This record gives sequence, C-alpha cells and structure tokens, in this order.
Amino acid sequence: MTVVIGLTGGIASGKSTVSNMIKKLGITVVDADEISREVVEIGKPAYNQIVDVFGVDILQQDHTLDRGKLGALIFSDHKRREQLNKIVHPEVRKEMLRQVEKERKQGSRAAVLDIPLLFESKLTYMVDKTLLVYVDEPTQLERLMQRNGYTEAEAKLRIQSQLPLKDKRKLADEIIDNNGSLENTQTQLEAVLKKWI
Ligand SMILES: CC(C)(COP(=O)(O)OP(=O)(O)OC[C@H]1O[C@@H](n2cnc3c(N)ncnc32)[C@H](O)[C@@H]1O)[C@@H](O)C(=O)NCCC(=O)NCCS
Ligand SMILES: Nc1ncnc2c1ncn2[C@@H]1O[C@H](COP(=O)(O)OP(=O)(O)OP(=O)(O)O)[C@@H](O)[C@H]1O
Repeated sequence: MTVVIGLTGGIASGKSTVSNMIKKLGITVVDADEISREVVEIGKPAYNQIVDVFGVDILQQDHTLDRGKLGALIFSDHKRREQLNKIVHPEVRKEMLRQVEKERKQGSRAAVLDIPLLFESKLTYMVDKTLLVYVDEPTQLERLMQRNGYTEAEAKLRIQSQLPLKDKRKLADEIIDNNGSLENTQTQLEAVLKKWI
C-alpha cells in the first residue's frame, strides 16, 4: 500500500525546502505549483479560458501568461482569485490524481503531494496523512520579502490570501516547525516519516 502524504504550509513557509529533503530520501513528490504552471502553457485548455476571462492584457509579448500581472490582480481581489482558481484547480487536481495513481501502480511505499492550498481547497480526501510546514508570521513575511523582492504590502496580500498558518496547525496530523535551522527541520521530517512509512 502506498502512503500518500499531503505536504502543506503557507507561502514561503518552507514547503519546497522540505520537499527537496523528501526527494533526496528517494520519495516521489508531486508538486501542485509545478503542475499549475504546466496546465497554463500556451494552447492548453486552462490557458484559453484564462485569456477569455482575463483578456489579452495579462499576456506577455510572447503570448505566455504574465504571472506578475496576474498575481497582482488576483492577490488584491478575491473575486478575481476565485475566477482563476475555478479554471486552474480542476486541471491541477486531475494531473495530481494521475501521478498518484502511477505511484500506486508501481507499488511505491509512499508519495508526497505538495499542495499549498490543501486545506483551503478541501483536498484532504486525496491523502492519508497531512504534514504542515510551519513558521511564525514575522519569519514568513521576512522570508517572502527576501526571496521574491516583494514590498511588505505585496507580501502581506499574498499571506492574507491563505488560511493563517496558526489555523492550519489545528488541521494537520503532524507539524514541522521551520523557524529554526535546516538541520533541525530535517531531523523533524525524518522522525515523522519514520512514524508513517
Ligand atoms: C497567480 C499566479 C499566476 C502567480 O504566479 P507566481 O509565479 O507569482 O507564483 P507561484 O505560482 O509560484 O505561487 C507561489 C505561491 O503563491 C501561493 N498561491 C498561488 N496561487 C494562489 C491562490 N490562488 N490562492 C492563494 N495562494 C496562492 C502559493 O503559496 C504558491 O506556492 C499563480 O500563482 C497562479 O496561477 N495561481 C493560481 C493557481 C494556484 O492556486 N496555485 C497554487 C496551488 S495549485
Ligand atoms: N529553516 C530555514 N532557515 C532559513 N531560511 C529558510 C529555511 N527554510 C526555508 N528558508 C528560505 O525561506 C524561503 C521560503 O522557503 P521555500 O521556498 O521552501 O518555501 P515554500 O513554502 O515552498 O514557498 P512557496 O509556497 O511560495 O513556493 C526560501 O528563500 C528558503 O531558502
């Protein structure tokens, strides 16, 4: 039986950091952010729908999506965000399920789904266990501003578009505290995996 683990967190809480540690342990990670980029490539059904709904203004000169422009639009307007989610999320879900099925067929011991909006989008039915990468809000804000070069206002809009991490704590089966060093995070991760797999 394949144990399917839902890895989640908030923006810049450290999901990719933990997901890279998981990959190094030889476990497959299915990445919702990566898939969400693939399903909006030129000519894909979601791309065409986005252009229909948001107009050609959100395209770059080479006709690919202008992610900066679309981000500025949807993180400051929850109605626009829901419109985008409605187009992109079903496509992401379909592809994630396809990749999990592949792992099951191969008889993998475990597979990890890295889904930022696991709780918000009520996707816990897809997984057996939920693992939250947690940081406190000042650390999240600081790491996000530093990594993406956002202003404090831009970073806060993005953080506020998600369920607060302190609320996600109550929903997760296990929590990794990523406020400390990477070594400390790795130790916590290995302890959780040992328990589940
Ligand atoms: C708005 C877009 C174009 C901005 O692209 P950009 O390259 O700047 O960001 P990226 O895709 O790398 O996302 C970074 C992080 O933002 C957060 N985020 C992205 N979309 C959303 C959303 N709809 N609601 C809340 N948080 C979100 C996630 O924590 C994600 O890890 C892009 O995020 C997007 O297409 N979002 C809709 C799809 C989605 O919900 N993706 C996230 C999980 S599937
Ligand atoms: N324990 C840590 N100590 C210091 N910096 C860290 C730590 N963990 C992660 N970081 C840094 O914080 C930033 C956010 O981490 P990461 O990219 O892994 O988050 P994420 O949750 O995947 O973000 P997103 O959802 O936006 O893709 C990165 O710049 C990363 O290098």
